[in-house]
Amino acid sequence: MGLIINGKWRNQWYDTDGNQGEFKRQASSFRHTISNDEDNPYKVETGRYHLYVSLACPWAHRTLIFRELKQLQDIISVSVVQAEMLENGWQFSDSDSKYVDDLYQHQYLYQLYLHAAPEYEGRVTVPVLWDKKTQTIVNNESSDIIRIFNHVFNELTGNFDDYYPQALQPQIDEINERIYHTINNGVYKAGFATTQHAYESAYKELFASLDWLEAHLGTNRYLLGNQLTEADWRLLTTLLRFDAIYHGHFKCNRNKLSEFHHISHYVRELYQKPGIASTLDIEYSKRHYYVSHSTINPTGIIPAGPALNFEQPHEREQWAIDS
Ligand SMILES: N[C@@H](CCC(=O)N[C@@H](CS)C(=O)NCC(=O)O)C(=O)O
Repeated sequence: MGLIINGKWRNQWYDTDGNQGEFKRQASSFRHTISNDEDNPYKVETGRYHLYVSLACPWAHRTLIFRELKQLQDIISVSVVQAEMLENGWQFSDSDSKYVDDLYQHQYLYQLYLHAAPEYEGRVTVPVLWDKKTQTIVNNESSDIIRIFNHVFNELTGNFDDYYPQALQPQIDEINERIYHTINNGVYKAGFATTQHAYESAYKELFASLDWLEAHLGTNRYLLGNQLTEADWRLLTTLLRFDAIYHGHFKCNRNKLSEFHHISHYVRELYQKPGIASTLDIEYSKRHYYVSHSTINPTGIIPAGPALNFEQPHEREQWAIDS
């Protein structure tokens, strides 16, 4: 884990000292879009763009889900980094062809960032949406990338499913905001806290939100009532990792997710939608968190449990009430 400073990789854990032990996530730097607008260099083309992801990362996972939902498999190619993120940050494998840089055979992801922008400074994160033509990063912010995938390639795929419909945008933005701060990033704020106070405050906010979510999903099939939106997919990637990783490793342990009846049925319903199961690799994800975060888990032992089964039947169709 580290960052690029002055064109060089520096191995450095998150600095929480200036923030009373609180973890603050760095803002993403590459925020371009893809469109056929005259002044935009990133045009809508098949085979031009490439995603770099980790299968452990809940933010990168969103982009893989949208690639499936929007049938972009032939339009956007993908490279996956190795599960372990060690002193050189995200890396590719020398021995396992599943985890190589298919475009440039870089060894480390930071080399890709320097390839895109030699002057880049900061953390080296996934996901990355890469342009093969200009050899640079179009965007490294998952919330932007899923919106690009949601509509930009519609004419090429013929898939017009819309997970960010105009009429619901204010409500989606509002619910995203709450879920991002208290759940998606909330588990990280608990896990990466370096003071008791910062940890407990993130923990309280997280479980207050999960209690709210459990009640909300008791009367709404999805976050926005009967319509499945981007807000659900953004939430799902954190929920899928909760019992196996965040409950233990990040000390988010007031309850397991499986103890929340409505939330766990909701998770199963989303997981069982076509294409979604193929985007989750829980063993790889556990290996990433438990091996990479040596300040939290110095032995690197990966817990054997818990047994998870997202394929179990769910009862979301039967009792869901229109909001
Ligand atoms: N805002 C970014 C956050 C991405 C992010 O923080 N990814 C993590 C993995 S889950 C990462 O690459 N961390 C490496 C680091 O911080 O050094 C997004 O949503 O795309």
